[in-house]
Amino acid sequence: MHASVEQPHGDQEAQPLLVVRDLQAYYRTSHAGVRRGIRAVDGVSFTVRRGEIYGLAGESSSGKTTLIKSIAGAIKPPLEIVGGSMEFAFLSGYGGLHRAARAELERIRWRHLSYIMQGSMNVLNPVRRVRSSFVDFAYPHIGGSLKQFEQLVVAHLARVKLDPSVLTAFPHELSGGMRQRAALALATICRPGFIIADEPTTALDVVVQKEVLGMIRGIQRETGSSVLFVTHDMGVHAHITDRLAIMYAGRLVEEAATAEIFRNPLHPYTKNLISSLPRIGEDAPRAGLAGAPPNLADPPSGCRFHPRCPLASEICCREVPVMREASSGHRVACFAVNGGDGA
Ligand SMILES: Nc1ncnc2c1ncn2[C@@H]1O[C@H](COP(=O)(O)OP(=O)(O)OP(=O)(O)O)[C@@H](O)[C@H]1O
Repeated sequence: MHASVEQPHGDQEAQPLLVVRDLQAYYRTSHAGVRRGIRAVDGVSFTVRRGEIYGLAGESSSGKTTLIKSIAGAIKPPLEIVGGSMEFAFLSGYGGLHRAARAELERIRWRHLSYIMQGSMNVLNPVRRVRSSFVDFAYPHIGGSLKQFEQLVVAHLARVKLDPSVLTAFPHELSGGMRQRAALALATICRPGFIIADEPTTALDVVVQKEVLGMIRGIQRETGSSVLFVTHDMGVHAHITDRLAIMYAGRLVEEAATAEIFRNPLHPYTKNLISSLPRIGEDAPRAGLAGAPPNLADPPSGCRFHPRCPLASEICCREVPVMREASSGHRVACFAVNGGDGA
């Protein structure tokens, strides 16, 4: 197969940066001779536009990590891509990074696609000084003399309010917030078109979290990158994302502009997520949803939310609701909202 790495230009500006179509990613496991498929991502479709922060929310085990592993091409057994495609504007023709050759991936990573993860130790090599991570990952893409490169790194570190001295430090010598800012600088120095942010501020205290979110937003605006921002924390989504998708048990149930989701949630699951957020001045915790998320090795028939849904009717047990536009730019997969057969 032949694919090409493309630079955004001219009429490509209007194109989406990532189109995910009907993605199915399953874990194939075998226990005591019994083979099972855990349907962690099952029929997910969405588009990330150029220059937006697209949020993905959902409780633990809803499939968020599996979805970003699939998009990043980080597929290892027992995870398998069973169906669908993930098309990046900068790599056309493959249907997913998992199909790209190693050399192609090396050219793409950091330059076109980078990551900010929870606990930046994953990215910053713990046994080498911070400078080495910049030289290893970013220098091959930026080139020039090492002196010029270091000047660029120092200028970029200043954007995230870090002193050049962090370059000579080992990651463990930095505070959690400093490490996460160094990881942010590393992820953005090559001005990649696409950044995957996976719970990047979850381990930080509230003040540092706000500061790092502000920096992510500031650099993203400056570089025009698209960000896929994954967290279970709805407060963080409210703070930083432009559009937001809600995931439940391996499927998307709702997607809209973030402000619209908070103002006018339509899916019963989203309504519950939002109504259970703590409000300023309230002492008592709000009631959560009864029941537990389903076992994805044997998910419920029809709508996977139906066993917990206050609005469930007979059709919800039988048929899978598809994502439909309820109003402009607001998609929801629910028979109670879309009516009848979900059409
Ligand atoms: N290596 C694995 N082998 C088998 N099943 C797995 C594996 N990793 C994840 N799963 C299962 O896949 C489903 C989705 O998990 P995933 O980690 O993608 O969810 P998540 O939304 O990212 O959760 P969290 O927020 O807790 O990380 C879960 O049922 C989980 O148990």
